[in-house]
Amino acid sequence: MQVPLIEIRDLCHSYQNQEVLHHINLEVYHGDFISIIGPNGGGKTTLLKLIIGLLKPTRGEILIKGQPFDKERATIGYVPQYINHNLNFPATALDVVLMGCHRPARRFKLGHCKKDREAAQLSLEKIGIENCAEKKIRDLSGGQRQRVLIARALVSEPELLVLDEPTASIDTKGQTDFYNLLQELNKDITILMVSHDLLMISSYAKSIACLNKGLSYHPTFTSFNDVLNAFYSCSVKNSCLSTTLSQEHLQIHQKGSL
Ligand SMILES: Nc1ncnc2c1ncn2[C@@H]1O[C@H](COP(=O)(O)OP(=O)(O)OP(=O)(O)O)[C@@H](O)[C@H]1O
Repeated sequence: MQVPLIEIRDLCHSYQNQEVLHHINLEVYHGDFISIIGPNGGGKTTLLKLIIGLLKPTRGEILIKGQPFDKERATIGYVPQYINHNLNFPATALDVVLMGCHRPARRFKLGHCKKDREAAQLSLEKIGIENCAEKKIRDLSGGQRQRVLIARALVSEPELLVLDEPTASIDTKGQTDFYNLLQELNKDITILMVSHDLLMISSYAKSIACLNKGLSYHPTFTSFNDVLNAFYSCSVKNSCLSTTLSQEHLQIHQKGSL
């Protein structure tokens, strides 16, 4: 039987006695492309932070390949939610990608070795923006900057890529390119992604986890209608629907034209 890459067992999490995640169970297998959706404040970022080890659960556990978190480490690449980068910081795209190189032996040494530089260059090539390597981050478009963050996450050759609303700052065309890129990466890497874009999710993700303090998992769907039906039968449907679907999408769905 295949051991899950990540297994979340009966996980609860509270901030200052305020519970934000309630008895969460989820198994993530190699090759999965799971999209987590839910309302603002539903606990999505908190769940990702628990998975990458930035937070410790108040209750329950997270197993990595069947082992407790502190015994086993899956390499995880993390692309955080869009934040207003300090664009005055004089870093190039290559500098940013190099920040993702983890070599414990070099932890206290300044600068990066040739191997790191080659890995960073390769990571930029994989994402298709090697021509931006020497450009300052401030001179890149929103989509290119987002790709740089993915290249940074990929440079440590992760088994799991965790992304928190990665397309929030990208236009529609850029988003399609971005999701195509994720689909290509998913041939080798497991993906767990928070997104609010149901249409894109229905085209690219393989399964959906609906999170609003509690989690409802929908392992398969074949169309946008299936995605909607999953939400109609989901215990957190109301809040999910109100944040992820525009009125226009709902009208289209009700007319049955999708
Ligand atoms: N460090 C913290 N201390 C106290 N409360 C926090 C902290 N971080 C998050 N919270 C609270 O936990 C709840 C869940 O927050 P979280 O950021 O995980 O939600 P989210 O689903 O990612 O939201 P969004 O879609 O708006 O990004 C919110 O009510 C938030 O205010």
